[in-house]
Amino acid sequence: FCGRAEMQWKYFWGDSVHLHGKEGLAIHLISLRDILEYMQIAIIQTEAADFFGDTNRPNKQFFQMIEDFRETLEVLPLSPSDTVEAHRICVCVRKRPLNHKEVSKKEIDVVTIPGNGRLLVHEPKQKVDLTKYLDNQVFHFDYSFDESSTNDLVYRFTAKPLVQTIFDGGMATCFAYGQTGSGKTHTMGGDFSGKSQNSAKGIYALAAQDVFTLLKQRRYSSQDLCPYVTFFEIYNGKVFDLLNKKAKLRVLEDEKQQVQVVGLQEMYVSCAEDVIKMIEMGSACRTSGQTSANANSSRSHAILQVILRRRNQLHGKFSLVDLAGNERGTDVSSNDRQTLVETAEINRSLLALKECIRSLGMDSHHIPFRMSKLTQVLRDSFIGENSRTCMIAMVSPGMASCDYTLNTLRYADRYTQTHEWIVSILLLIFSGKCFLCISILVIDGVLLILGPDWEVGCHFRCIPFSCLSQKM
Ligand SMILES: Nc1ncnc2c1ncn2[C@@H]1O[C@H](COP(=O)(O)OP(=O)(O)OP(=O)(O)O)[C@@H](O)[C@H]1O
Repeated sequence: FCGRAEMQWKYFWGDSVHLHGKEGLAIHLISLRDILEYMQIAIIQTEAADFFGDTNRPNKQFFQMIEDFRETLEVLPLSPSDTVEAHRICVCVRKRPLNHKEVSKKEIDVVTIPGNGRLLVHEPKQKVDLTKYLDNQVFHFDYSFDESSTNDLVYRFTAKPLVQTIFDGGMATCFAYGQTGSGKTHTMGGDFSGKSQNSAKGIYALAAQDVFTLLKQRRYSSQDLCPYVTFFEIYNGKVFDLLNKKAKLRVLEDEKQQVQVVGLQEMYVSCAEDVIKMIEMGSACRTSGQTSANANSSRSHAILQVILRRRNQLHGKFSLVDLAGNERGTDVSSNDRQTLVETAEINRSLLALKECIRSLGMDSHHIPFRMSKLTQVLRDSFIGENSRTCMIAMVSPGMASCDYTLNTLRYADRYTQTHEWIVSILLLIFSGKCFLCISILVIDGVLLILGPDWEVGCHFRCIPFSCLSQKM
């Protein structure tokens, strides 16, 4: 029996496990319990080797520290039966699962969603004495979606509550924000099965379905409301119509200060399937139109609008925006002029968007929508009593994306504050022959130091010191 067991053992595990009995006499000393014990060790070793490849891999320690930390957390995942609260500005975060590439690279998942709107980033750090430690940073949002959340669940808590707004004569906007590959298009446009996208499963289509469900209700069917769809993208400050062979469009303000996208095709739609066809048509155009540009869509903002008109007058508008990858805005290392222009444009538009949403949240009379083409075309969304906005921040869970993830969370974190407070201290420091003016601002828990750029001299630079939100 033992002899056969050893043969099988070798068949399965080869020579990697050493049994201290030899063939022949010694083999009789191995009991069944010994064999099971060896098998258990071998399985654990094989699993560990599978995961880490090299047992000396430096991230192994971080992996263990994160696992230990997770053990201490109480997890309350969001469920479809949870109540949806009404927010004028709703900010959520969604974590995608590690993808095949990350798994094959043995990346560590550094993001945890314990539920209740919380998200934790376990940032791996090292002290000067080379001791490894985790900087566990907590962020709070209206809702946080973990890697197992479906598009349906995300939609239920984010865009679905906004559909009613356009029937009440208001403007609704839903943004997907995040780094390239974090799941913006997956969430808005639909999940991918292989290379093809299932457009019926994205927030665009789910919102369109709900619009048609409401249109059929008796209270709205008598109101003579007609639904239309537009789909366009903004690339490098220029607007292109995705439903009209990427025709270049001009954005103008009329005498009533209404922003018009001149020549934008507004397609009449009679059912949700019509909208899905438009989404497919526009998405194909968006991708094929940028064959030479890498990462396709991540360089442009795509905007799908579902418009309700009554007797040709605008009644309500739902804008669903798949923003450009935000890491483009921080990539200033390139020497290529084209990339630098793109970077500057993305930076400008994301900053403008932040300012407009902030102003909306503060009920400010001044909305700086002219700061970028993106905010200009979305002007309607930021004005009026009946405007509602939802921002979904997408994050990649891998350790390699940790900095980008923190950037995304800090950007989105500022919207979640209901009481914005600014403390500004101006210090005049006499240094050599010049005066330096340094302003310290605390905006939504983020400490900013504004001062003259030491090298450039005339420009002011904004230094985000650290995210103190959880500490303040
Ligand atoms: N929640 C998720 N569950 C499963 N797979 C996901 C999820 N989110 C994203 N993915 C997958 O990750 C890949 C990248 O996602 P996606 O294209 O949506 O990223 P993106 O943020 O839109 O990138 P880009 O800015 O380049 O357009 C896709 O293959 C997608 O299917």
